[in-house]
Amino acid sequence: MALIALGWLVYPSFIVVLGVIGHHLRQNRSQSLPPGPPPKPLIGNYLDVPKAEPWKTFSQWKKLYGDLVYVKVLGDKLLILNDMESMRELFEKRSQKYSDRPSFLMAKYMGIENNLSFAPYGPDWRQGRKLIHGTVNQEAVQKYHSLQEDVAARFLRDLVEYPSEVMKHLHMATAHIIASITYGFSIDTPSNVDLQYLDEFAETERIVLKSVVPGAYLVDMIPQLWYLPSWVPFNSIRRTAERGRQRVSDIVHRPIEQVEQDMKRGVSPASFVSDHLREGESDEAIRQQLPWVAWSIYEAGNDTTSGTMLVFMHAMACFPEVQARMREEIHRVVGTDRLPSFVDRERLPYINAAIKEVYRWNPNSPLGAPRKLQDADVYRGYYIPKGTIVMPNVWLLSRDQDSGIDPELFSPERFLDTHVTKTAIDPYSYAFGFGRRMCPGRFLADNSVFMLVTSMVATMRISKPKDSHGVEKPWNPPYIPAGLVSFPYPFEVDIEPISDKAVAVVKGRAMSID
Ligand code: HEM
Repeated sequence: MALIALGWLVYPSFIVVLGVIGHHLRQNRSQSLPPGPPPKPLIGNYLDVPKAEPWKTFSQWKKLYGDLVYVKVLGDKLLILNDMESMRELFEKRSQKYSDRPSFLMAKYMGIENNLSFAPYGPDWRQGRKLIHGTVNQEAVQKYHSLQEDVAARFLRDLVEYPSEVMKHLHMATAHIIASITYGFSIDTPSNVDLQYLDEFAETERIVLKSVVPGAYLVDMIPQLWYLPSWVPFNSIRRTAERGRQRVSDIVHRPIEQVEQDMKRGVSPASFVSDHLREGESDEAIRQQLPWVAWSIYEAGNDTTSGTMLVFMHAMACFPEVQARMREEIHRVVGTDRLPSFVDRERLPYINAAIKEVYRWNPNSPLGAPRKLQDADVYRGYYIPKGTIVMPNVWLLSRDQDSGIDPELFSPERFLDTHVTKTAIDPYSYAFGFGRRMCPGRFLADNSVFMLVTSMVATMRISKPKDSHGVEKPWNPPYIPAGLVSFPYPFEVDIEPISDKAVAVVKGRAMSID
């Protein structure tokens, strides 16, 4: 079996190599490709790119090869961008060419390319972005302030009551914000149906994330496998694809049907979906796309927000002195008689710097989200072939040492010109991506993060877990090591209210919503 598998691996790669040689001969171009580690026959740089934390290796390559590094991994051509200038130039100034996404056969078959995050650059994507923009642009997100404040208050109450279930509470809090905005799912008393959707979304998310990782499915590297008859032993490609397709279609369409039913019964609150359905959207194309765009919002918005909060809690437990400074500022500005609210934000410079530091310390997408070059290009004298997958090494930007403060430390001071001569690169310029495909949900996300962070620091102490003798346990939460996103897996962490007064404030505020 191994030999057969190897044969399948070698044969198409051989064709790819011949094709690449022929293509190169035909191009007769004068510019060379950007530098990079020398490729090996057939497998190219496959062995040079580590499976875990490839962004760290790419960063070391900067010293060897410079800001643009070109590698070939089996059939794929990859360009890694190691400086902000190239990211701006290619993704922003040349966005016409650099706004497509790589395509994966399995993801395409499962319908995942209908999701805006993975959609090819074109009219459908443009229409979807327009729909999302109307709901989460900088102005529009203000109408979710009270929802976010209420969710934060309930989150704190749940923490007071069941602190050991912090991971579950966090997941519910971020899911509720996004599910409520998208589908109008109830925040006050989520029904079993709503909860079931949340579980199914999470399960589908795993299918999605696997399907857009190069090499996760062999058929993406060797498309010929798709045509293997299904009776061939161990060939489950089509079955896997069909199962995924049904699952995705189900979770995309069922919540919409639910909203339609609720609307008929007159019990559907305002939401992205119900607003569009209510408007009696006449454009058939938009009606068709609505379920997919709604799913895109949920899918792109939930784990990223909760993942950012996991990074925050990890940092708080490791750097209690920063946590104390944050709390001091909140108590000085807001007082201790109420929870923080959005109106306080502009008077909280240290908190705002700490939120930037959360985005920087361990960025959610260390390699951004990859783009596919639509037409061959020349940049800095180098030739970049059509179809090259271009990845911004955001992680490297996050390690900048301009402020003079060690990048491994969690130190909001690096963003405050009252503390350093030169401030660090602002993470809002890279953590949410670039150009036309920049995260449309960034204002909503940032508001959720602000509200959850500030409420937690104001009332809860976050610390490393302790054993029954009160001694800290060895603790180093592992992060998702590769793929589109990287944040900690759910971990154990100690959460306790800072005082009886904080408990009373939390309970009082939560009761006022119930
Ligand atoms: C802290 C939380 C979040 C982070 C760190 C984050 C980060 C990102 C990044 C890095 C990208 C790729 C941009 C690029 O290709 O240059 C992206 C895309 C996207 N994000 Fe977010 N995001 C967050 C929250 C949200 C939320 C709450 C929403 C909901 C509206 C959302 C919706 C999207 C969508 C739909 C895309 C795909 C855009 C496209 O391909 O055109 N994100 N996000």
